[in-house]
Amino acid sequence: NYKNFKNRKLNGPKIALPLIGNFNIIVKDGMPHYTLHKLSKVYGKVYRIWFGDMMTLVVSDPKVIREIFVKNFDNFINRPSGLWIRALTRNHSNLVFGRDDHWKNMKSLIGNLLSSTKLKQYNGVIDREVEGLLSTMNSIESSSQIFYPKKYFKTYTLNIILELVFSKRISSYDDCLADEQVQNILNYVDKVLTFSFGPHRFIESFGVIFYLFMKLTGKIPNASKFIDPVYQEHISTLDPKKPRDFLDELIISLGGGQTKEAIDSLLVLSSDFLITGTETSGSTLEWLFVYMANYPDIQEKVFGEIKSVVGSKNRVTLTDRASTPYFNAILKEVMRIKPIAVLGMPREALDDIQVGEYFIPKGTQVFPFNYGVLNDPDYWEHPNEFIPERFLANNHSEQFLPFGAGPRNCVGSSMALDEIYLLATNILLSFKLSSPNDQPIDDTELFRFVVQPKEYGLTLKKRI
Ligand code: HEM
Repeated sequence: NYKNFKNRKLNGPKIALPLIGNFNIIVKDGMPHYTLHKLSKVYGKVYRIWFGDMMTLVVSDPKVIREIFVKNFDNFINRPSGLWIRALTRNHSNLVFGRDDHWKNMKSLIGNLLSSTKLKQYNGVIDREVEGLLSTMNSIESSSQIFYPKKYFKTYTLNIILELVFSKRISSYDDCLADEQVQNILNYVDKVLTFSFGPHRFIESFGVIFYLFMKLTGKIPNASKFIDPVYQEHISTLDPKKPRDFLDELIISLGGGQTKEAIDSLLVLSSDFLITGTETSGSTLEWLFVYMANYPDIQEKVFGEIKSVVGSKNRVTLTDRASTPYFNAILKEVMRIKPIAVLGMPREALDDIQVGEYFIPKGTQVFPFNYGVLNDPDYWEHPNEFIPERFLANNHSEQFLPFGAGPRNCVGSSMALDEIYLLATNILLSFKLSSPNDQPIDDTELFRFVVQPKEYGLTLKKRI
C-alpha cells in the first residue's frame, strides 16, 4: 500500500519517522489544525501525511470532499478505529464509530429521533431551558456580577440532552455545575474529547500501551455510574405505548433492550448524546458571544433586527428564523471563522479507489479538513476578518460544510441550530453584552478536538 501511495506522487512531507510518521510535526505546537493548514500551503489542498502509522489524506478542497464523502460514500462509510475506540464504544456498538450495517441501523434510529419534525414535539424542553438561563442572567445583571458564559452554556446544552434522552434535568442555573453528577458527566465528556486526539489514536502499538495503562489505573472514561441506573429505571418503568424520551424510544426500537447487544448499544448510544450534544453547541455559543462583545456595532444592528421581528412579543421563537437573516448570517460567519470541528471527523477507505486525479489506497484515513476550507482565500475574501455580510449576499453552500457532507454528516445539526438560535437571539434581545474591562475578549483557541475559547466574562446590561 505504501508503495502504491508513494508511486502515485501525492504531495506530502518527504520524510516520515518510523512508527510516529509525521505526528511529531502535527502536534508540535498543540494546534494541529494550524500545522495542517500551513502544510496545505506547501503541498496543496489534497496531500498525504503520516499520522503515526496511519496513512492520512488531508483534504481542504470542497469539491474533492464531496467526491469522497458524497459520491463515493460507500467506500468511506466507516471511521478509522483502533483498540482505544473499540474499548470506549463496546466494539463499535454506538453511532459515532458504528460500522457498516450496524451504523446504518443506528443512523436511521437516531436520525429519526433528531429529525426536525420529531424535535418539534420536544420544543418545550429548549424553551424551558432558555427561560431558566435568562432568568438567572437577569439576577446576575441586577446584582452587577460578571456573566461567565462557559459554565452556563455547558449547563444549557447538557440539560437539554439530559431531558430529551433521559427525562432528567439535574442542574439549575443558579447553582450551575455545583451538582456532583453534572460535574461527573462533564468530566467524562471532557476526558473523551481530550483523548480523541493523540498518538494512542493513530499508532496501534501506543494504543495498546495507553489502553493497558488507563485500564490498570482505572482511568478509562466511563459514564456508567450515571447511565446504568437510568437505564435500569427506564427498563422497569417502560410503557411501550407511551415512550417518555429518546431512551424509551431506543429501548422499544431495540426489541425491549434486554439482550447483551441491545444493552451495549443503548449504553454507548447514550454516551454519544452526551459527548456530541454538549460541548459542540456550547462552544459555538461561546464563540458567538466573543464576537458580539468584540463587535458592538454588529451587536446593535442584530439587536435592531431581532427587536423589530419580535414586536410586542417578549421572546424570539423558531418561527422567526426566516425573518432574522442578519442573525443567521452572523451565526454562519461565527461557524466559519471559529469552526469547532476544525479537522472534521475522519473516515477510512474500505478499498483502493481512484477519486478524480487522486488514488486513495485501502485503509487510508481521510480528514475533510474543515479549518483549511474555511480559511482559504480562494473561497473567502479576507478569511481572517469577521464579516457576517458575506453570508447575506451568498450562502456559500459549496464550501460551507460545518456539519460535514453526505449520508454520514452530523445527525444533530437541526437540534444544534435550534438550541443555538433560541438562546442566542433571546439573550441578544434581552441584554447588551460587553467586555468587562474595555479590552477585546481574548479569541485565542484551545484545541481539545473541539476548539473552544478560553473562559471569559461579560458585563450584562438589560435591554427590556
Ligand atoms: C454546532 C454544533 C455541531 C457541529 C459543528 C457538529 C459537527 C459535526 C461534524 C463535522 C460531524 C462529522 C460528520 C462526518 O463524519 O462527516 C458530526 C457528527 C456527529 N454529530 Fe455533530 N455537530 C454539532 C452538534 C451536534 C449535536 C447537538 C449532536 C447531538 C445531539 C450531534 C451529534 C453528532 C453525531 C451522533 C455524529 C456522528 C454521526 C455519524 O457518525 O453518523 N452533533 N458533527
